[in-house]
Amino acid sequence: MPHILSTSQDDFEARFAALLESTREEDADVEAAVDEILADVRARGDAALIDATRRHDRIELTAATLAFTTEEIEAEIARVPVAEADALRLAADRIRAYHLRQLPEDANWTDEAGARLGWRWNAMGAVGLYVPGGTASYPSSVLMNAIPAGVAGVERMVMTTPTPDGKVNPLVLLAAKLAGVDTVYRLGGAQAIAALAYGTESVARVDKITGPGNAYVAAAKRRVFGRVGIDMIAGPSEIVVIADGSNEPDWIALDLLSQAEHDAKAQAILITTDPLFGEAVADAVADRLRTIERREIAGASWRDHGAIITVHDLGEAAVLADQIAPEHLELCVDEPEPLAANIFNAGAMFLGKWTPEAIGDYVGGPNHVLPTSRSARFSSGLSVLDFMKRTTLAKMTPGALKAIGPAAETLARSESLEAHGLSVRARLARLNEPAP
Ligand SMILES: NC(=O)c1ccc[n+]([C@@H]2O[C@H](COP(=O)([O-])OP(=O)(O)OC[C@H]3O[C@@H](n4cnc5c(N)ncnc54)[C@H](O)[C@@H]3O)[C@@H](O)[C@H]2O)c1
Ligand SMILES: N[C@H](CO)Cc1c[nH]c[nH+]1
Ligand SMILES: [Zn+2]
Repeated sequence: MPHILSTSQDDFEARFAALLESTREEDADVEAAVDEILADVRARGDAALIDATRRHDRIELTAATLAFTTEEIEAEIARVPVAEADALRLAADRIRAYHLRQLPEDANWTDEAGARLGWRWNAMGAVGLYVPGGTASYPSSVLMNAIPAGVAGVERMVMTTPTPDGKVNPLVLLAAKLAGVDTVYRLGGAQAIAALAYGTESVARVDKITGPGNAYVAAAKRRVFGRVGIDMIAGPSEIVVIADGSNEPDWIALDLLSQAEHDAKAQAILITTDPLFGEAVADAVADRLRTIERREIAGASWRDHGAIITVHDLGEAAVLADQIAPEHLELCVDEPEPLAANIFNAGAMFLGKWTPEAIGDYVGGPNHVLPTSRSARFSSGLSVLDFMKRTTLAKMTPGALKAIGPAAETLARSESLEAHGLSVRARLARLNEPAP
């Protein structure tokens, strides 16, 4: 049974808080395992990668087979069915078109003091793209990582994905080729993140790691942040659906299960104004859980982290959605726009009953690498900007230095930083010397 809540219950606040905690809690076992793997890769490099991959992905690698060769990639790509390649190209085109609009502009201007000011955007030198692959494979996540990196102009793009039991989905490798990835490593989990962050004999370290993954991947990214950049915490998937009673229970059930089937730690929540509709969705989920292929994973997710919350009105639903700050938010109501305008914490919104979240996972255009664990309160989905940095620019003329330099000297004195003030004073003194 999922959590069944109603805002009419006296103990609603406590039960709602417990629901939020059910996925937010940092798992001590995961943290300990990740710490051990990170330390081992740092100390032993390739040997630790090979050992961890044997343990977790059940394959025997060597330093020479950590990365796919070009011949291996081409041989796998030749096996991709035409319909899959066509669908992937359509997705890639739509994702590229969306992300091209995110390219930022440089700026420069001269202000009233005569100072020339501005900023310039630069692409990152080397990025590591994590593509999950433990219990499902994610060609779509290759595109969602690599296309924005390519649009940004990143110089070196490497990708890492686990190949459990030595198997890879050929579409993953086709997506990597289409999106311009330079190297693909057969590495997953915390060991892949460690290799990208610290570097080993065979894996060169990168400047930033992006991409989604399970709890081990998310914990490892959190740990290496600072040594390298990371995009965000993009862990086990989440969905909140706000639906009134005029929806098809089975459609909403499938939308909830579409995210529950990613991971037993995924979270799917229905918020509805109609208690009878909530019951119908619960029945529809139970029905579908009897037949869908990933029923074990989806069933565990729905049982442990799923919820149906009944509210008095859509205003109340909006407040709860903001508190949950979900990765995905579907608004299955007749007029989704005014409701959307009142919700501020969500990685991605899907407006109206004709927009299942799965469209956003594959072909909508917006990025599907999105913040989880309530981090949509302070972070956003992956974008071109995640692969760029901004450098500010300032150029003084003698006139500009005369106009604003004295204030800098005053502030330097106030901060007791004499050399700062003198560096300005020395130049101003030269400007005040009589011409020879
Ligand atoms: N938030 C997002 O944007 C987003 C997007 C796509 C997918 N996802 C999430 O990505 C995840 C994919 O998970 P997955 O497991 O299929 O693939 P994964 O690649 O994330 O994880 C597989 C790796 O986990 C490691 N691992 C598994 N059990 C371990 C253990 N006991 N100890 C140490 N390491 C262990 C192994 O190294 C394995 O290679 C799901 O949680 C899904 O919801 C999130
Ligand atoms: N829903 C996932 C993000 O949480 C992305 C994805 C990829 N493939 C299917 N779904
Ligand atoms: Zn999905």
